[in-house]
Amino acid sequence: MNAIEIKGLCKQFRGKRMTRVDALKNLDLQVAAGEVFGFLGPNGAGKSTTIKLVMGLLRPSSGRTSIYGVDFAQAMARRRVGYLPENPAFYDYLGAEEYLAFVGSQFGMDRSLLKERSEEILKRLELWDARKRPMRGYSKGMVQRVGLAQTLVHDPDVYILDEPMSGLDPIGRALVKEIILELKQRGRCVFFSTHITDDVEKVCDRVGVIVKGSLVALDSVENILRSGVEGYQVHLRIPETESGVFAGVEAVRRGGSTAEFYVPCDGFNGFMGEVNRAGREVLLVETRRKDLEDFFLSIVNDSN
Ligand SMILES: Nc1ncnc2c1ncn2[C@@H]1O[C@H](COP(=O)(O)OP(=O)(O)OP(=O)(O)O)[C@@H](O)[C@H]1O
Repeated sequence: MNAIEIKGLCKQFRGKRMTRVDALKNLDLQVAAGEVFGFLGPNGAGKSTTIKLVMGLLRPSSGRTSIYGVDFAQAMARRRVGYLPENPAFYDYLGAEEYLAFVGSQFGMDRSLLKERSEEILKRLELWDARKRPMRGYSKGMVQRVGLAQTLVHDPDVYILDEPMSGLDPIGRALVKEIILELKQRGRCVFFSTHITDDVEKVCDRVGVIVKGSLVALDSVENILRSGVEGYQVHLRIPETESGVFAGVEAVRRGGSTAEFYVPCDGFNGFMGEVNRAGREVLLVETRRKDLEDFFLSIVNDSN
């Protein structure tokens, strides 16, 4: 059974002078348990609208969402979800510890378990020393980390995170990615939005690209990276006296007895065959590929 199932989700807003804004057009999406799904899109693509619709914070024009087969409108489904909004804002006169106690009590957690989980999470997110200080004195990154902490406290099965790395420094970003991967290992489902491809490449199993309210690409990160292979950088040891041309490919760089070749995909087998026949030593073969950023940019450009 899918952890998240979105069917035919649409949202229209009324814009200026009663114009219609199609913020989300007929989204169908399934995310499995143990899967990390990256929802990638440029500014204004419809990521936050989707997440707010899924969370029931906006009423869809049509369509529905279920969590482990239970319609999201039912409290039982919502209890299984941890949600991080795009710009989290809390009761800022509370400290992080008190706030987690409040969140845990809303989920009916046992007090001793809540205390234990809260300590573990605050330490993990490096908020322990600040736990009793009012959050109004927290930095942007600290508030973001409290946002993540409050999704973790009741140990839900599904995490819906709107730009979880936003406002964090590189250490904070790395920590969030580590936590997401741990959740995956524990069989949890994580759905998060971002416009930063690097975040997706490092942690996601699958990625969906949304542009102008439509899902325009959906694939595994592995497939995207594999399909982006453009050629190979081959390093060979060859005598300095040898011209070093194999299958018509000339060295792009030479230094002493080593030479580097750029070999396009379709010429690779022929090139390696000649290298082999000439008895030259292969020092290194590196794959040259488009990265996720190139993939994302080309999709967004095509969709525009
Ligand atoms: N309450 C609203 N009323 C009218 N239009 C809205 C409303 N909320 C969002 N929109 C429009 O819906 C579209 C999608 O917005 P959304 O906030 O979902 O984008 P996003 O992908 O989350 O962008 P960002 O990365 O900038 O946060 C935009 O054109 C936006 O202007």
